[in-house]
Amino acid sequence: MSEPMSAQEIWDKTYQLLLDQPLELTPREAACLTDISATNMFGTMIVLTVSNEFTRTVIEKKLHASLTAAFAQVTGQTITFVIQIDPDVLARQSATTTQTLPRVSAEHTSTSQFPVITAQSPVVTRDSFDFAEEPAPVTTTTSLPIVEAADAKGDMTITPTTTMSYRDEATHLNKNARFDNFVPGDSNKFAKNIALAAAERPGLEYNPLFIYGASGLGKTHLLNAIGNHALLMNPHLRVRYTNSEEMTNEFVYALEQSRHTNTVMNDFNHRYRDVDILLVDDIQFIAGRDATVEWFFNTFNELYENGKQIAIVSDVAPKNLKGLPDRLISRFNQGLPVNIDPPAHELRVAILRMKAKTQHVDIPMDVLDLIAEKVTDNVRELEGALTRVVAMSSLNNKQITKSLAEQTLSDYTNTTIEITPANIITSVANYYKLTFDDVVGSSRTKNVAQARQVAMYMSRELTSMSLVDIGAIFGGRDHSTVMHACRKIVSEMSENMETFNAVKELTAHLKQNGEYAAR
Ligand SMILES: Nc1ncnc2c1ncn2[C@@H]1O[C@H](COP(=O)(O)OP(=O)(O)OP(=O)(O)O)[C@@H](O)[C@H]1O
Repeated sequence: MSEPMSAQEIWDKTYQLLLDQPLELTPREAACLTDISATNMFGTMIVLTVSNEFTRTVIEKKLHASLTAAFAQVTGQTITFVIQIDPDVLARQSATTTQTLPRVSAEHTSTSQFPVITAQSPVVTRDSFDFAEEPAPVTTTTSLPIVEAADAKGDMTITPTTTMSYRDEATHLNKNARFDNFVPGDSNKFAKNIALAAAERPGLEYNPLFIYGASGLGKTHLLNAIGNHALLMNPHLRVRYTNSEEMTNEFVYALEQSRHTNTVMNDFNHRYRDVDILLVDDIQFIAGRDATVEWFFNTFNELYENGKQIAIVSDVAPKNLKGLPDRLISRFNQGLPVNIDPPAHELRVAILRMKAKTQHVDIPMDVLDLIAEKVTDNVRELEGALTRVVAMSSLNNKQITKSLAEQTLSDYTNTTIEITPANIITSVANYYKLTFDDVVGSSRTKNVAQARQVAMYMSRELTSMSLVDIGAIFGGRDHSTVMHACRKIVSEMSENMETFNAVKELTAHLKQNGEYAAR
């Protein structure tokens, strides 16, 4: 009998097959193929190891079907694959980070058993921020080499005057995303009420609860509010918030470790299965990650059968989720799918009024009306527009008036152009006369660091990506680095005309043309 092929042998053959196929890849994407190695095989599942997040995204988004077919051709069976970022690369990043951060004290570092990238990236040190009172970032006890922690976007109002939220160490909840600071209106009232009922009576009538809707409408906020409220009612409950990215990373890591010991996989299962409430954000992103889907299906069933509450968020209704098996979709439909629609004008004004109050700024009604007219579809962008107006007033030491707001938001157009982080990075590179690689790279030159922070801030403002995902795109940086970059740029926009103009001009070009062209 012939020896079964090793993971690397399978990959080598698959790689050769792929080279012979007409793949629709840009040269940069095609180069990613050389960054893949196969490090392990578990039955019919192969572990692919890559050195960065970009390669992983290319595999998932562009190569999934071709890879699956090529694996089948090479092995004669259906092979599923999981992708991990090389733990050595992450450990090296972690070491560099720690060395350059003498001020990060022991209490800020993770107690995790994993090699975690702590606190800051090598590029931005705490000293470079003028937030003397800034709270120490909380790191998690369950972190991974791949992501330290995902942010809960529900309360990420990026302003210098509000307290940026950090995830709770034990539950990963964003403590600041609550029902009492979620402004209800016709478009979200039903979802809010059902979420509140699920928080008050977990595991009963609304299980699973499935919340869906477009980007920036408050889904993550509600998901976190469920956990926070349930804990308020019963502090003994075991609650866990996660998102697809984090869950997948933890799963892949646990799987890798199971070569040496079962402890990591047991701990991982324990974290997700021994809970009373499991909150999963952005479930659409596990599509195509077959092994993770299988694991999640089993976890879902176990929790459901034991009467535990599950709440799930997605950008589309269960029936429109692509790349997930019907048996999982029918489970999602067992409970109650609820939709959040874009807010009407009155709700947008009410949200703006609440956000202005939180920032202790007085904004006349006609200005709130104007902002609400300019930004119609996304509450995150609504917050961004408000930030811009407040920054303009502070920069020029002028009162906030309708004409000041008009001037500030003159370039603000609702656009159908999809803005991606790649567009943002290319545009920022063009604006600052740098290269794409400079912006995502590790140079600490002042100009490069400034461009990188602007690009991170804009990725946060103009895309629906979480801090973790943005950090991953910017060379595998930690989520707290992204958060600090966002805070710094928001603060600078109120003090420095150059930064204000850079953000304004870049945003206008991206919204109108999808990119800022090189001059
Ligand atoms: N009704 C609301 N009241 C107060 N704040 C809101 C409301 N809706 C959204 N927000 C705020 O808007 C921002 C974006 O919301 P959130 O991140 O929850 O959106 P999302 O639907 O999860 O977006 P995505 O799909 O892009 O992840 C957050 O700061 C959130 O607190």
